Amino acid sequence: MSAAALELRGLKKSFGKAEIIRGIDLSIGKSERHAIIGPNGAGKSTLFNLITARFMPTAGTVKLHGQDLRGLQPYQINRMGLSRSFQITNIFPAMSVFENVRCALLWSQGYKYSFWNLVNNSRRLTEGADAILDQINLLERRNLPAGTLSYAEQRALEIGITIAGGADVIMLDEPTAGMSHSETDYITDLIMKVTEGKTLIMVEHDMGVVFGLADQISVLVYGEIIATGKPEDVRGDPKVQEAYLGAALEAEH
Ligand SMILES: Nc1ncnc2c1ncn2[C@@H]1O[C@H](COP(=O)(O)OP(=O)(O)OP(=O)(O)O)[C@@H](O)[C@H]1O
Repeated sequence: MSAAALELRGLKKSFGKAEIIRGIDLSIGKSERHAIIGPNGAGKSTLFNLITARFMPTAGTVKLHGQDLRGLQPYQINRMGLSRSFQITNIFPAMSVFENVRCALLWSQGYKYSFWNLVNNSRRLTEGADAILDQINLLERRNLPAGTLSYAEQRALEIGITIAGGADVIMLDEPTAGMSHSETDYITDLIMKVTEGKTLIMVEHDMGVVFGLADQISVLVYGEIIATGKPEDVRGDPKVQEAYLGAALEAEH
């Protein structure tokens, strides 16, 4: 049997005396779209930071394609095929849209920013960046400073930056936060398109997005996963209704 894309075993994280992640076991299959939902402060971002080695676990293991990530740096994990976005828009606003993506491509290949001039004319990089811009519907905006894009377009660019290195495990932290309904629909379609055939792990508060995109959902409450399963099973789970979903679905109306 082939290894899961991502496997967490006995994962814990404490800050001082506060135990924030309290023993998580989770397998995420290849090409699965997996949403992590739960109330504010449940530990979702902390879990993302543990998976990507921004935080050291207090206990437990994280495996990517069967390989233990212990002791690796975030950039090493990135080059093993895991790429994440952040809650806050994370682009270079003064650089052009195209340069933002090209920069991400360069970085993923291990070049330093100061080497730009050497590879300035690289057709391969230009074509690669344009192919990503095409995927995220920003080809027509390629020469504009990224900071002049609309908020939704900036988040789309950020998704482009996240996928630029060709990672097969994509982690998105609240990709539709702060968006209108139409922007949310736009970004949801985009995520669906760019994660085709890849593993997606997403933290998201918008239940429309979660139920529209996810093959599997895990519900995190006070640092523990209280349910994992198909959307219809999670939706009907009384434990989940009580701890989170009842309130979250009500908030949408
Ligand atoms: N570096 C840190 N040091 C101390 N406590 C932290 C740190 N990072 C997070 N916490 C605490 O861990 C808890 C979980 O925070 P986290 O941001 O992971 O929750 P979340 O589920 O992502 O919340 P939200 O949905 O609001 O983004 C919070 O009580 C937070 O204060």
